Amino acid sequence: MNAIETTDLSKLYAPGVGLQALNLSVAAGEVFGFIGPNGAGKTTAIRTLMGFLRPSGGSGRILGHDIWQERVAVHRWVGYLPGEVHLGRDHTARELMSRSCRLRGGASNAYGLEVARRLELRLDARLGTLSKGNRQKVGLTLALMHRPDLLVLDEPTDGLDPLVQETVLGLLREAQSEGRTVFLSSHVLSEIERIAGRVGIIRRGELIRVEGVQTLKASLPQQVALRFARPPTVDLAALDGMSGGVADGLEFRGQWRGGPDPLIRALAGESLTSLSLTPSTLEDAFMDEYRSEPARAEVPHVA
Ligand SMILES: Nc1ncnc2c1ncn2[C@@H]1O[C@H](COP(=O)(O)OP(=O)(O)OP(=O)(O)O)[C@@H](O)[C@H]1O
Repeated sequence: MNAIETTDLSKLYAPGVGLQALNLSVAAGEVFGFIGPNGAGKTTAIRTLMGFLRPSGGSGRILGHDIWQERVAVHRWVGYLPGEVHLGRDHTARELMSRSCRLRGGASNAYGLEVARRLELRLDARLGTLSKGNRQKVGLTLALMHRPDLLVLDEPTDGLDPLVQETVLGLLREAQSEGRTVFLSSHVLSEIERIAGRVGIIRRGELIRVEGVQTLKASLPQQVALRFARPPTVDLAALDGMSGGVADGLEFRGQWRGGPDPLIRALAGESLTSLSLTPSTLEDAFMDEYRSEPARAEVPHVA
């Protein structure tokens, strides 16, 4: 059974605005990254999957439960972090954690306390006094504390400092090593690249590409930078495999597609003093997908 399965799942706020016919399967045990620019539909997709928004069409199942008809079961079994964590101002994290354990019939709080310790969360501070980053830590602790089979996290490291971001990635890696599934959205692509096995790219409400992170990266050109002692005799920009080549005095930069062998051969007779080939990052892949993205009309928000 897949952890997440959707068939033509849509949530439209207006024609062409929202989530359109999402067909997605996320296998149990995967870390799946959901990436897209502001307004692409990531939060809409996540809130629809979690049964907080009624689908306009299609269907979805999470851990075998229908996302709308059985949303109470979905909420019970999924660790969910919303994009914006809203918590009662007068409560403390410790109180919310105890309440969550009671609602689960006296479930243990031991792992929750460990997560809170690792995130350096102040358990007894009133939530209204906490910074955005610290409220995010509370949301993460509540999502992770019961070791759910599926974690659905909307921008989990948003507002966290780099050290805490590392801790969060570590916690998510551990969840995966225990066989749990992680579905997360992020703008921080370098982060998705480090933990996700596959990514889905969403643009204007449509899932336009689903790919293994390594495959996606391998399909991209590498950045090539060369320096010569004397001007090269070969026309580097014209090489088969080179694009965007720019020569600047004794330096040359461009993008190289394919294995390095033909490039090395072409340079054999030249006075090369340095060569670097840098693999593309997911950021590059993402920019590639969006480069020709036209601006999208905004529609007024409705409740
Ligand atoms: N309640 C709403 N009423 C009308 N339109 C909405 C509503 N919520 C979102 N939208 C629109 O739906 C589209 C998708 O928005 P959504 O918030 O899902 O994108 P996102 O990818 O999560 O963006 P971000 O990265 O900025 O959080 C946007 O055009 C947005 O303006």
